[in-house]
Amino acid sequence: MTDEFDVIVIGAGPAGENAAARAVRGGLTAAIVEDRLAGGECSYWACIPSKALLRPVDLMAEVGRVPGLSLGPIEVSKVLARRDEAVSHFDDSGQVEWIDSVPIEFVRGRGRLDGVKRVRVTPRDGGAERVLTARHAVVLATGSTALVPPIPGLAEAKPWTSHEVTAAKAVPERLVVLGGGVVACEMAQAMHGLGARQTTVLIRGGSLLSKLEPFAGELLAESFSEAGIDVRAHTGVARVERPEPGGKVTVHLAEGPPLEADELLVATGRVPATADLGLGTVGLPGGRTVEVDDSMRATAVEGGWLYAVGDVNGRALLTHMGKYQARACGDVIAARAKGGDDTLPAMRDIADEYGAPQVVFTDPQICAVGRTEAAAREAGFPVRVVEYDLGKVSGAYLLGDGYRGRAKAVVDEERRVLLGVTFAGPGAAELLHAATIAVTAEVPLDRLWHAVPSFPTVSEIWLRLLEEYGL
Ligand SMILES: Cc1cc2nc3c(=O)[nH]c(=O)nc-3n(C[C@H](O)[C@H](O)[C@H](O)COP(=O)(O)OP(=O)(O)OC[C@H]3O[C@@H](n4cnc5c(N)ncnc54)[C@H](O)[C@@H]3O)c2cc1C
Ligand SMILES: NC(=O)c1ccc[n+]([C@@H]2O[C@H](COP(=O)([O-])OP(=O)(O)OC[C@H]3O[C@@H](n4cnc5c(N)ncnc54)[C@H](O)[C@@H]3O)[C@@H](O)[C@H]2O)c1
Repeated sequence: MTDEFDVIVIGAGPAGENAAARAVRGGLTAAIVEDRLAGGECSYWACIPSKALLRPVDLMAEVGRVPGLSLGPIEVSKVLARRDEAVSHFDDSGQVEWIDSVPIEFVRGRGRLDGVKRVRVTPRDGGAERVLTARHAVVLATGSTALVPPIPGLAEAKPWTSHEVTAAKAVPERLVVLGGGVVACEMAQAMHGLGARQTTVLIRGGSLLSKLEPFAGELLAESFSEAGIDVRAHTGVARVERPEPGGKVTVHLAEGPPLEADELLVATGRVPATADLGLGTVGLPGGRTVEVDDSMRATAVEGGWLYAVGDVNGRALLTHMGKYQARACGDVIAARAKGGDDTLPAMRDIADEYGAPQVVFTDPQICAVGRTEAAAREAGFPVRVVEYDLGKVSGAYLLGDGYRGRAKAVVDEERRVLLGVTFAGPGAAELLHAATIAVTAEVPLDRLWHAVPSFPTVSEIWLRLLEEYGL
């Protein structure tokens, strides 16, 4: 078995798999090193299980808005069983089969850089180490791990992170969630909808989803409040106590009485998985994101042989963006290896600069692409903003009684193109790609006017936004 490949990828998550596959498509040989399960965080402990847990909760909310329909209580054991199916019962043989079929050499074990173009692989089972060498490139695609802030007693309490909550075997009666970002919001709603009797979300700032347009967090907070989820803003945690492993946990707040819960979920962001990656052997600091240029090449490493895609480069912590970066990366590596044209537009990450599209799968769904108003103003664009009540669009009204939602478009007044769009509302996720096209392709508003939305769809929001703008 040869231990030399054109390209070696460390990490077989969605980004790593795509980078390797594109390099092979470009005529190179590739090996991919994976410590745990091929498919990565996304397939087993993130996107897939979280959405499997949210789907019945979302459906219940949808059905509840249409008079004449009713659903019985959710059978949680069946939901968890379906989630288990969705994560293939933590068996990655299907993914490995696909990797073999590309063909990419699959190497199970922990990969660490071992100097220029060398990767040392340590198998988990204590088997012999293997040193792989790359003729052209090494791609880091090791993703990220949950950040547990240094709150006294927190780490010792062994709280849930995204790993444990997405793999939950049962729903805790009383759940405290620390953080107000995407993981916190999605998982608080999933657990509450699946039967948590008391769900409390502690946010240190003033709002949920604070990186998005303010109305998105406000609408979500209203929905949480109606569902009985207790959101506490400006709430700091002083210390955490859990005398018995897995037993009751007491969360002492900076102010006010402590909270007692059966489980504590920490959802306070991510750290890049670079701490134990041998970065020091190539002169890079460990534990930080790997800075890359728009062809995904590490900027601080000489020789241009090291690349980083997905969460590990910190550009956009989203599966679709990691895969997009990986396609560019695999293609550009193949072009550079073969002396081909490495400047084609598809070989560059341009989308991250516009602002990555993202859907938060809560009820209401929150979808955004491009810049928020605040970000656009800060970047110095001549901004004009238009907003519209999504519930007033006929298509939305027909989806269910009491439909509540909102849309906001951020316009570059000089060029008359969209800089960003945000929708919040049930079923809004499918509206997002139209916005992504409009923002990324910089479709002039006067041309967008001629993209006539069908009646009665929620997409008529486009017509309303453009009318608000003055067209
Ligand atoms: C709860 C949750 C829900 C999410 N939902 C969504 C969603 O709905 N949509 C979306 O777009 N994004 C979602 N995300 C974000 C998404 O999961 C990540 O952006 C995505 O997984 C990043 O892909 P990646 O390939 O960069 O890394 P990962 O998926 O983390 O894969 C990295 C792989 O590298 C392996 N690895 C790490 N270090 C080594 C090493 N030294 N040697 C060998 N292997 C190694 C790991 O075992 C892992 O398999 C969610 C995240 C969380 C936490
Ligand atoms: N549907 C999706 O696309 C989806 C779902 C889940 C996660 N993700 C991705 O995963 C990434 C990570 O999600 P996340 O929710 O962990 O991070 P996040 O950055 O979205 O949110 C982190 C939250 O924790 C808070 N926080 C940070 N440190 C804290 C501290 N010490 N004490 C209290 N609060 C603190 C922040 O204020 C913020 O509210 C996101 O950036 C997102 O891109 C995407």
